[in-house]
Amino acid sequence: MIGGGRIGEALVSGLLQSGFATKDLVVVEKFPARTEELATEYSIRVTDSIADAAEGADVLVIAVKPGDVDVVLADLGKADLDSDREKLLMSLVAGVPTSRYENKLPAGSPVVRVMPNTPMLVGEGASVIAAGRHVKPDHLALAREILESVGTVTVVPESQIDAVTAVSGSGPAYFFLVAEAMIDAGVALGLTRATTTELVVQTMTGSAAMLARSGENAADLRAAVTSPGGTTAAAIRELERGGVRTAFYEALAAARDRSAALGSSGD
Ligand SMILES: NC(=O)C1=CN([C@@H]2O[C@H](COP(=O)(O)OP(=O)(O)OC[C@H]3O[C@@H](n4cnc5c(N)ncnc54)[C@H](OP(=O)(O)O)[C@@H]3O)[C@@H](O)[C@H]2O)C=CC1
Ligand SMILES: O=C(O)[C@@H]1CCC=N1
Repeated sequence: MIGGGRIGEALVSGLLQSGFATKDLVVVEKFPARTEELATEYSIRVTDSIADAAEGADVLVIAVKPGDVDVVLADLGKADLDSDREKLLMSLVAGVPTSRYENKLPAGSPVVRVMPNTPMLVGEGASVIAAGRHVKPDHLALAREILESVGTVTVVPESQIDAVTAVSGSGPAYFFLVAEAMIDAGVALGLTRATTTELVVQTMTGSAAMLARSGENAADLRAAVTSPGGTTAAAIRELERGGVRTAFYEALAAARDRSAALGSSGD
């Protein structure tokens, strides 16, 4: 795992919780305080040397920010790696296309682009994978096996990954924002923060479970809560007046465009 930040830690933590052995994971992290933190928390080997971690690895997971990818690729290029041992590279980096890795790695290197999300920290991630040019079914199966230990896995063509990033990659932030706003609104109505937080969390959990398990779509489930002339209709009218639906169209388009821009500039 190259990059022990938030998403790198989420995958490491999820993998260990799902039964991966600590000896099978090595993290490369360049920030010393973070190195110490990860090694203590997870009892895994954390090093600042890409060459050290990559030697002997079957899978390299890149979890650095888009702007750091070229440095990582340069370090991998300099490392004297065992060329007989094929390594699958899995990139969790937003925006950066598989071709960017393929152009810098030895010819024929298999690269899988992944868009994960942070709920994998609790085994409920939604990961989407797209195959690079040299990926064979066995490589895709290995990427799937690793990611399925921390949630669901969906395969798409790489042309859809920017849109997927807008939906599920950034998606948890939208739900946390809604939760935050509902909690503040409940407090404004006079409820304690503890009570309103408990109610919001359980309402989100219960609603997501209904959506996942009832077989009904979101529009029908919403209609079932909306009694004629009732409280929900009054609330929905205000949300529509606030432009919430349009805001989501615009927000997801902005995220999709930003993902594409990160791929070309990395900044
Ligand atoms: N957070 C999320 O929900 C999601 C993130 N992603 C993607 O995951 C990637 C990481 O994001 P996130 O975890 O949030 O970012 P963070 O900044 O939390 O983590 C990146 C980590 O990588 C370290 N790093 C940078 N360069 C190197 C290097 N050369 N060698 C080793 N470690 C290095 C950074 O150290 P330092 O801080 O010292 O630079 C930092 O600790 C991004 O590309 C993002 O697009 C994808 C889906 C969801
Ligand atoms: O905000 C970002 O750029 C990353 C990618 C998806 C979620 N977090």
